[in-house]
Amino acid sequence: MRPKVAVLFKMKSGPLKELERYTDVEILLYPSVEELGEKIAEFDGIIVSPLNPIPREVIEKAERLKVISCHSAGYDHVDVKAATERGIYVTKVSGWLSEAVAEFAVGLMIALLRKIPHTDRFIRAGEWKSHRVVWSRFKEIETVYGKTVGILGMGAIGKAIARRVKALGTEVVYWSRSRKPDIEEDVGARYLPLEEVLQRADIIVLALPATPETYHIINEERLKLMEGKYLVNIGRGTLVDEKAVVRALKEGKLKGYATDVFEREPVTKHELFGMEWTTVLTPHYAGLSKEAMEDMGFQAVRNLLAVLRGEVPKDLVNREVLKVRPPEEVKML
Ligand SMILES: O=C(O)C(=O)CO
Repeated sequence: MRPKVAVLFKMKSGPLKELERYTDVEILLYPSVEELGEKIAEFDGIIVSPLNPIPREVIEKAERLKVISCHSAGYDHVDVKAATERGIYVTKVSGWLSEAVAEFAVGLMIALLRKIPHTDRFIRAGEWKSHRVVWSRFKEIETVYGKTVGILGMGAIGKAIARRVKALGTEVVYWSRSRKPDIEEDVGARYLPLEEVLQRADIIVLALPATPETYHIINEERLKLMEGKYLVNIGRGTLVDEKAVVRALKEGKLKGYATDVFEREPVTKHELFGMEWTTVLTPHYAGLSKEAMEDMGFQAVRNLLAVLRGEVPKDLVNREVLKVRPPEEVKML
């Protein structure tokens, strides 16, 4: 019997065709938790985007499910603990996506320090009446060149950011769950305790996954160590206590905040919206590029098929699942 697989978002046609070669595919576009709960027992695998929450209540009804393949680097929308308990493999993607997100992080950093969105608004508002007005209005602009960049999280995305900012003429310091000798050798990145990274760096970049341990990792206390610094977030909104960030910006302690992610998404109203001078805000699309989406689709399909073939997929999130249900027990292909 061919495995039955559901795709819960609009995946690119190339990867979809590849998936259809080996499985019977149903497209269920962005089902509610209730709708998915009613259907989930039919599937051997699902491919999900970050906009598809997969909570415990869905996983508990997933009688046949063997794999949840995330079409993203983040997997906080999936209850991984519940999946592991049921022997369901959870996978993520990296590759092109990491490069796309890292490139975006650098874009945000440059936009924030060089005030590019601000000057764009300025010129469109017809305010460029003289060069003098430009020089006086934007005289506080700073370069990224010459700064120390502190990266929190040195996974694939953190490393891709480190390589890029090094090329911009910065020093790189980092904190991560474990030391990464490869990036230390490649770009001379220095590993430091978290608090020291916050103190040493001029620009702090958040490239961590959202987990219970990283929730509000940038809080009131830590913001006190970041006076006069810039913060860039391409990880997840929950990495920062947004209320504390707003306060630090209002009090002129934090110099600027550029973020692609928010504690609640999507968002149509936020205190940060009114803080035009000190923030750059984008709608969680750092990974969104034509090339990355295609590559992510193929990776997500490969990961899903690997599990159904009884192999250990490259980007397995929950390695503990191997003890709960070994690969040969999920093999269908
Ligand atoms: O892949 C992810 O998790 C992203 O959020 C990309 O921006």
